Amino acid sequence: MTTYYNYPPQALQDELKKIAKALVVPGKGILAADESVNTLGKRLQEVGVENTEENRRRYRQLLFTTDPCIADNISGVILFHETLFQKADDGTPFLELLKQNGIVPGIKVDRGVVPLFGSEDECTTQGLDDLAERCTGYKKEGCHFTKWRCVLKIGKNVPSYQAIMENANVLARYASISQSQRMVPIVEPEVLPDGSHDLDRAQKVTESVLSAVYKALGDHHVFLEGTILKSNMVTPGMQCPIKYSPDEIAEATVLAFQRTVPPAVAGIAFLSGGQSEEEASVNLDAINKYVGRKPWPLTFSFGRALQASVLKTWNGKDEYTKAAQEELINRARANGLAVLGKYKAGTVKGAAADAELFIKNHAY
Ligand SMILES: O=P(O)(O)OC[C@H]1O[C@](O)(COP(=O)(O)O)[C@@H](O)[C@@H]1O
Repeated sequence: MTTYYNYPPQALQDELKKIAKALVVPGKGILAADESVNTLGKRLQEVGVENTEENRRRYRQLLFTTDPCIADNISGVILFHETLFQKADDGTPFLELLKQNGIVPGIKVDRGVVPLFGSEDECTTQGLDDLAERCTGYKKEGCHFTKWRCVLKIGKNVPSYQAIMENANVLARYASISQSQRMVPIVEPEVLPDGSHDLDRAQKVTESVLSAVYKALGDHHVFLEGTILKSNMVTPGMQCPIKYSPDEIAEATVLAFQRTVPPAVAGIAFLSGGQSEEEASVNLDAINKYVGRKPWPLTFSFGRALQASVLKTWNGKDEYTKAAQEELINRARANGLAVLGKYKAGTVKGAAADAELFIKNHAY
């Protein structure tokens, strides 16, 4: 084993650190609006809207034309490829709208989940082949960070060594390529909440997955100060009969990170993983209130838990756009407070604040 390698040039280190820092600034988090065509289609279908390119554009327009005060709590937005080139009704590119509000645009660069042959229904994520070229193009367009999602399942025999190793390695290779193109990688190894396992099992799996991820990132000499981890909170399986308090979830989550995530990592931004909007805010708040060593900013990068009330209120109807945008502002504010450990449960209402957002086997 050789121990000789090169750190990125100082200018690149500085650039990556600056981008990462802006994303995890206190009181702010990331809006994950990078649902792929199928995933967004499912969400639109739930509110009776057809999954056409125009309806996806109309919906994203609603998000990105929300009052500039949204930037008080949103630091960055993760986009999907199609969205990057779309424009508002008046011709302003979406990217321009975000920039005008001081919101950092980022882009999902993985090409989705595929099965791992020979495993018990486990998967890996593809998209490495032309990644460097795609990142060069995205950076030119004005994106400054990327995101790549891997999925791990909890079951009697899983996650397997094969799945843990493969996903850790592909995340490391992705992160390295992203940094080579001056883009901060958001490394997302999502441990799915499907199953009846308890909190203890979820914590152990999350620890095993994260320790493999950081071993791989180290092996690939990824510059950790220029990375963000997008993690699941440590929660019991959705079918677990035992109920745990937000404090118990916070303790399990922070302990798992203390044991596996190097302090050099710029920040941790949680996915919502099927929690309701209110649950996700309350748990994020408890995590930030938890008394213990937390050397990283702990923020949000929610998809469903920032958009459920927005979608329900909008319903595809232009006359409800303003009301739906108010929902986004309110939920972002709730999460902004949770990042500071100042959210009071139940104080922010929403059309779907308590709605169950869990989607079984949310691999794709
Ligand atoms: O559309 P895809 O590729 O299935 O992505 C699923 C979603 O999962 C996330 O990684 C996390 O979303 P949630 O907060 O809804 O769990 C989003 O960024 C992404 O949109």
